[in-house]
Amino acid sequence: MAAGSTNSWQRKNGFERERVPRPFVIGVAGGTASGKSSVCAKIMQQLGQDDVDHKQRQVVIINQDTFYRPLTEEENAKALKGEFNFDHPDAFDNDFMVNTLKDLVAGKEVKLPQYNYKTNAREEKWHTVYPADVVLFEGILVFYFKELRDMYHMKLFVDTDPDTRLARRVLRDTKERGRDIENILHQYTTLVKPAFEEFCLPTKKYADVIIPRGADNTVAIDLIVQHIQELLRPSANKIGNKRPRYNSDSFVGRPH
Ligand SMILES: Nc1ncnc2c1ncn2[C@@H]1O[C@H](COP(=O)(O)OP(=O)(O)O)[C@@H](O)[C@H]1O
Ligand SMILES: O=c1ccn([C@@H]2O[C@H](COP(=O)(O)O)[C@@H](O)[C@H]2O)c(=O)[nH]1
Repeated sequence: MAAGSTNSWQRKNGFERERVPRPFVIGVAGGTASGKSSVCAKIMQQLGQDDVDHKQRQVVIINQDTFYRPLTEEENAKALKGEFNFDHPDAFDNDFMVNTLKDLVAGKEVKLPQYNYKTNAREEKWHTVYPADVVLFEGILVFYFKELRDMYHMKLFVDTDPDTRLARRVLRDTKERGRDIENILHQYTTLVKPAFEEFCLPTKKYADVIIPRGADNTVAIDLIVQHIQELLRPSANKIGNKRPRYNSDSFVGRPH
């Protein structure tokens, strides 16, 4: 049998040989402060991409927070009191989010704003994200929208205990997001927690891999990194400075 082809048993059992898609898109979901960004940063670092210039990067991380829609004056006044629901699917600019991912999948560069959690708004200055071989798209509701879900080739759910997440959120939001404790706890108990239970937690069922304890789970992260490296072989065992080529012969077809 020629390399890369399938025999009748494989075809009957769903083991069609697939080409590794380019880019390989990974959705990373999980509750607030579960460690999504930290997990993505570790994956990026272990793939040796940290020191690579942005234009040459083979792995890019996109944060769903980038796609919060602009607020009206009235909504902004609520946001400042911790009374705007940033954890509801309607808080996002869905078209912008879907089109951005479609463009990245099509190998196009995209322009993205920086989100400012202190002003609850996008910054004026936008930056360019260049086409990459692996796109990590992380956020609380990245599995919620079917149109997005259908674009992922791998789905990871970062599963960290809620008490730990709240403790980390309090520390992070006071230090980095300009909030006071009263505001954080009010927002968390009235909006964040109920929305997590209604919109985020039910999407865990879509995950291919659930990562308990987030970035502390070095075993899970090592396995995921190994899998990505395997997909990107054989030009290099590890992603180095050279852009790898996908090789369909090195890809093991899967039954779904
Ligand atoms: N394993 C960990 N131990 C201690 N602090 C952590 C750990 N993982 C993440 N954090 C901290 O918790 C906060 C939230 O983590 P982050 O990765 O940004 O989560 P998410 O992207 O899910 O909101 C950050 O301040 C981060 O530094
Ligand atoms: O202006 C904003 C925008 C978002 N939030 C909160 O952020 C989290 C999502 O970010 P994580 O990094 O995943 O924690 C979400 O729970 C929103 O409540 C905000 O408070 N203000």
